[in-house]
Amino acid sequence: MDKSKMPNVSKLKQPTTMLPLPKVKGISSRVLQPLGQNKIQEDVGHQQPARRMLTRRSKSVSDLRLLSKPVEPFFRKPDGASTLSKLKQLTSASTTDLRNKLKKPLVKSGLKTLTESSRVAKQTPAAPTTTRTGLKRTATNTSEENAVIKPKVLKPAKPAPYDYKARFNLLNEKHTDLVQIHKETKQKLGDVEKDLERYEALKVSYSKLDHEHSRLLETHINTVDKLTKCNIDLEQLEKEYQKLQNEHELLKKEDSERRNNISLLETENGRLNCNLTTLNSEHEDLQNNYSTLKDTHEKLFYDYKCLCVKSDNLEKDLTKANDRIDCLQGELSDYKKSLHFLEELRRKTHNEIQDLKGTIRVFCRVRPSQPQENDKMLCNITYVDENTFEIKKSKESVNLISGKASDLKLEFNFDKVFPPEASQVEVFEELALLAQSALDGYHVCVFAYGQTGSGKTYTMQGEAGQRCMGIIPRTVDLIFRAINNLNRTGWSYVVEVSFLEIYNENIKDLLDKNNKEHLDIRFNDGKGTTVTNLTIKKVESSEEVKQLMESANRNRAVAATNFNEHSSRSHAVTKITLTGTNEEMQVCYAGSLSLVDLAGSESAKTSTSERITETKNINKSLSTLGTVLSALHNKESHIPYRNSKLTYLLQSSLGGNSKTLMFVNIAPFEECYGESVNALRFAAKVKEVKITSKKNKTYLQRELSNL
Ligand SMILES: Nc1ncnc2c1ncn2[C@@H]1O[C@H](COP(=O)(O)OP(=O)(O)OP(=O)(O)O)[C@@H](O)[C@H]1O
Repeated sequence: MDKSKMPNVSKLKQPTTMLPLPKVKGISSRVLQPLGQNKIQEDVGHQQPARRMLTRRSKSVSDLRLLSKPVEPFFRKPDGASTLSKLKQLTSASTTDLRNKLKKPLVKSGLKTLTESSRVAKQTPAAPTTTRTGLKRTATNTSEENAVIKPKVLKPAKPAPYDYKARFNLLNEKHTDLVQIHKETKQKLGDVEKDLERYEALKVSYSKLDHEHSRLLETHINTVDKLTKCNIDLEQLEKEYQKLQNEHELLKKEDSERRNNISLLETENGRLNCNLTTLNSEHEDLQNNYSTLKDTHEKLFYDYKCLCVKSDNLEKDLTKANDRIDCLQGELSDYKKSLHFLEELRRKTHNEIQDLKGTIRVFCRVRPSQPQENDKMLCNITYVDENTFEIKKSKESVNLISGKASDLKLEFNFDKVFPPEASQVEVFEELALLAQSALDGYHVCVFAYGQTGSGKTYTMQGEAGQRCMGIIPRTVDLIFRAINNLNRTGWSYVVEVSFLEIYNENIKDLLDKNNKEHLDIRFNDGKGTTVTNLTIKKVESSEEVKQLMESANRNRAVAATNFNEHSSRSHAVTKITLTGTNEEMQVCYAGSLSLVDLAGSESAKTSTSERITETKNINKSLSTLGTVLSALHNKESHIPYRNSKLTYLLQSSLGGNSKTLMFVNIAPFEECYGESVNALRFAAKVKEVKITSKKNKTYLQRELSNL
């Protein structure tokens, strides 16, 4: 028999008490689990994804087919194999021993027994064994096994051939040994026979088990088929499961959205509950209000009905009242006409009074001595009445100069004489009437004449503080107050101002800081006197004019190296132009106020050589002023206005339709006596001038027939 074709028992799988199911790839553990095969589940590899297992399903089925092959019986385990080999060893050993012993001369009786027993022993192990595969084998065909069992025999010393006794004894001993061996072998043979019986019995059991195994295998194949079907079902189930899982995911999402919506709705519900509570309380309030309002409504409805009755009555009254209003409006219109007539009459009367007072009026103002001037000697001035005053040198002064007492007393009569204690307010009261004339369309010219330090600037501009405010700011205030009143009776006025100075016969614009432009005087019969390039500002309030005045004073100061000296040597002219229009009456008045702070009127002999040119120019302009006024008084054909810038500038304010007021300012000191007398004499001359003035009135469209 070919040994290589024999199955290697040791390589066969170790059978267990229960046949394990083979590892089947591709079968889901979930399918196998119900079959109670936990071990299979582990072997299949639970970490493999189910999908991967399913793809290998066909391969698994072929694995299952392998199960149909016969499996080695369970008793072919190492224990069984060793038992068999032991049996073989025993039989072969005993056989070998017997053969060895039989090679020697033995007792014939014993030899026969040995031959039988060896034959029995030979037959028993040599009996061919059949495996499931049909391979036959014997236990005697291996020399290795004989070598293992061979016993060690001590060879005794060989007796001499003639020594029969010794040889007999030796044979006897051998016989005894062989008998012993025979006994042992017999006993062992008995054991072997028992083993053989057991073996036969096991063989029967094996064939039964084999049969059972085939039956189980069939069952197993059927089970695998079922399993395959189950697998297909499982695939479908898994697909469905996947589908359901997707649906479950969707439902989960929907559920979470629904939960979110629920929480939002709960929040909203909470808010709405709050709102509801608020609304409920508001509703209650509103209901209360409603009932209150209902009551009020009922009352008001009742009142309304009463009022309707009253309204009917009132409507009747209203119709009557409207008729009455129409009548009154007619009367009002008549009254307005009368008012305008009266206004005109007032203006006419006012200006006739002014004219009666003189178109050129002269006021004399004597300034008080200042505390720092206490050491100066004062003239003896007597204020006879409000128009007259007398001036003479003091006795002490006369005595000092000539050593004789002098009775020279000079009396001057003016339109008004203001003593040192006269306030700015008192002085302005007289002037206020002239300012009204300017609003009525007359040209008014006010100038202050007198030597340096006599109080001209104080009279014209004044000093800081309400009490010390001079003529110019007070006139401005008065004009704007009057304009506000006139606005109510339909008059609207445009007020414009300009500031200039004449120094050394040069004109300077005091509102032009840089004074770049060349200024020149022009006379036009229609427009009167104008100055080219002069800044003329339209103003809306007295504050605006005062600000411009301050700016002009600053510009005057900046240009001069010594402001006080400069201001004494220049003429400062402030001109306010007033244009009033009454649309209703279709009348326009154009008047102006020229307020002039003249330069000091010192004579040339009191001036230093440096000042001679200045003084000449000043005196020339002042004497021209006198000449012009005299020519106007004498109604001469030629009035020399153009002989000086001052008279040329004041041409329209002096002649024709103007009202002129001259302040002659006097310093009360003895040292100023001569200059004071000169100034007073000049003023007295001016006082004599009589000029007929006419107002600048124009009719816008039609001449008022009733005036
Ligand atoms: N009526 C007055 N009451 C009180 N102080 C006066 C009065 N008049 C003038 N003064 C004071 O006299 C001083 C000289 O007056 P002011 O400067 O007005 O003279 P002026 O004639 O303008 O001189 P100038 O020609 O140099 O400008 C000033 O200090 C002023 O405060």
